[in-house]
Amino acid sequence: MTSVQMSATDEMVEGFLDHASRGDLVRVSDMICYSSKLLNESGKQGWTALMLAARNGHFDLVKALLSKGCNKDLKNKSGQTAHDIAKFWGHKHIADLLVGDGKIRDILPSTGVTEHENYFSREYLSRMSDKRTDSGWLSAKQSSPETVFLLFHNLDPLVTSGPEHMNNSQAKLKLCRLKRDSVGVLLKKSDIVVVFLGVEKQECSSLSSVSKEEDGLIAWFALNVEENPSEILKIEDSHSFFLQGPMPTLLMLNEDEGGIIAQARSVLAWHSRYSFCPTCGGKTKVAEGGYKRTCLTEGCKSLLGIHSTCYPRVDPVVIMLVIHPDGNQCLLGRKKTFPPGMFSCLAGFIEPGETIENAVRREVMEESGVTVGPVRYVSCQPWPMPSSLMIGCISVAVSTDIKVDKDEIEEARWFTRQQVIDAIVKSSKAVLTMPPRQAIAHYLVKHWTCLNSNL
Ligand SMILES: NC(=O)c1ccc[n+]([C@@H]2O[C@H](COP(=O)([O-])OP(=O)(O)OC[C@H]3O[C@@H](n4cnc5c(N)ncnc54)[C@H](O)[C@@H]3O)[C@@H](O)[C@H]2O)c1
Ligand SMILES: [Mg+2]
Ligand SMILES: [Mg+2]
Ligand SMILES: [Mg+2]
Ligand SMILES: [Zn+2]
Repeated sequence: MTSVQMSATDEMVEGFLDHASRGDLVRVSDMICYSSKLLNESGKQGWTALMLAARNGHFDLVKALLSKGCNKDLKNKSGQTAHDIAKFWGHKHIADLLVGDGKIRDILPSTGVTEHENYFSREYLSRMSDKRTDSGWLSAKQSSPETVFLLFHNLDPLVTSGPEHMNNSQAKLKLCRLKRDSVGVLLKKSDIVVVFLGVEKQECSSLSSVSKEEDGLIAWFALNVEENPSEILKIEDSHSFFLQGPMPTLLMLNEDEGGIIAQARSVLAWHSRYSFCPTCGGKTKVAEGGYKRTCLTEGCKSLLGIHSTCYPRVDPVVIMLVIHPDGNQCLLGRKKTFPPGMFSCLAGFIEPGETIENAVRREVMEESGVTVGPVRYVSCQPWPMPSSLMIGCISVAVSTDIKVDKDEIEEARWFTRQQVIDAIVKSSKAVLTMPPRQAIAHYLVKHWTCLNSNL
């Protein structure tokens, strides 16, 4: 490393530790997203971000650093851990957190990969799957004035751009949280599928609404209609409309709502595609809060034991960043449908009877002609178009000649680390564009640029 690069790294670490010392959760989280290595970096006297947050009583920051997988057992040059520091400075709640947390994590051997929250991944609601079979509870919740209903028209969610909804949010759009009065007409229709999404987690329920509910739980449901329902519904918000998409419009919501959409759209899409029993072609009825379709034909094989066609499907997809054997280039491709200049990671559906690693090797060979050796899991992302789980991997090529499958890929190329960094930071020197930050492809590339040049 040159002295110029060295001082740039030192400067980044120093800035990071300074934000941690001041308890700036937003800046610290942003920097970890860019480089997870910062988590365990130390500055003067061996103080890490966790130690500085513990010293200054920043409880939320300590919690966030632990959840990102930082090492709480590191010692500074005086031999103190973050726990010792919190205790010494009288931050008992932080000291307790540092003792209590980590026990489970410590059992797992470190893989060097920490859990990363991608767009569409956030669990804003608690799914409460045990309530799906409690029809009395579900119907009481559907009648409750506190319950939230999300409405979709042909899988496009009803959103609002009204200024009154935009407080404290950077997102330009927000899901319309309808109440029973607005959707009552639809709930009476026998052909409408209503999916129970879950209940608001206790910390996101406002206290005023908790007191109005007997069990304190605010339930959320989603429904999809094929005819445009605007005429028959009582929707007072003049800024509301069905967000046509799904891509790239679904990426315009905030992270909480991205997670809700991932669940709601996938289950509703399953209902709209599986109207009849896949086993015998017979009629089905919706059960378990929208999480099951039971065949109505007597003697159908799907009624014997547990039959996978009765439950919402998820398609696993591998998406991989392939690293050149020189460690300093990565392989990206473009489909014909991509905007001009955009390249992304290669991806493909896992086939029956295939491991994640073998699917990575097969798809890369099929699409680019490159042979892949070792494969490592990095992160995953629900992708509700209609219901995939993107399994993000990083892998190393053992051959470098490219021969693209012209049916799927228009072009595949090796790009240098500098070229992809220029693309990520949208530099004027960039020779390609990358998918937006909400796509796991973007995260995989960012993740690689923070790793050592040799995997
Ligand atoms: N989040 C991201 O960053 C990101 C990036 C790239 C791709 N994706 C998604 O990954 C998915 C798969 O990528 P791909 O299209 O390159 O896959 P792919 O390379 O396997 O090729 C797709 C083809 O595979 C066949 N196929 C096999 N199983 C299928 C299934 N279960 N559903 C649909 N088609 C199936 C179809 O013929 C289809 O045309 C796409 O849905 C795409 O939207 C997401
Ligand atoms: Mg593909
Ligand atoms: Mg393919
Ligand atoms: Mg394929
Ligand atoms: Zn059947």
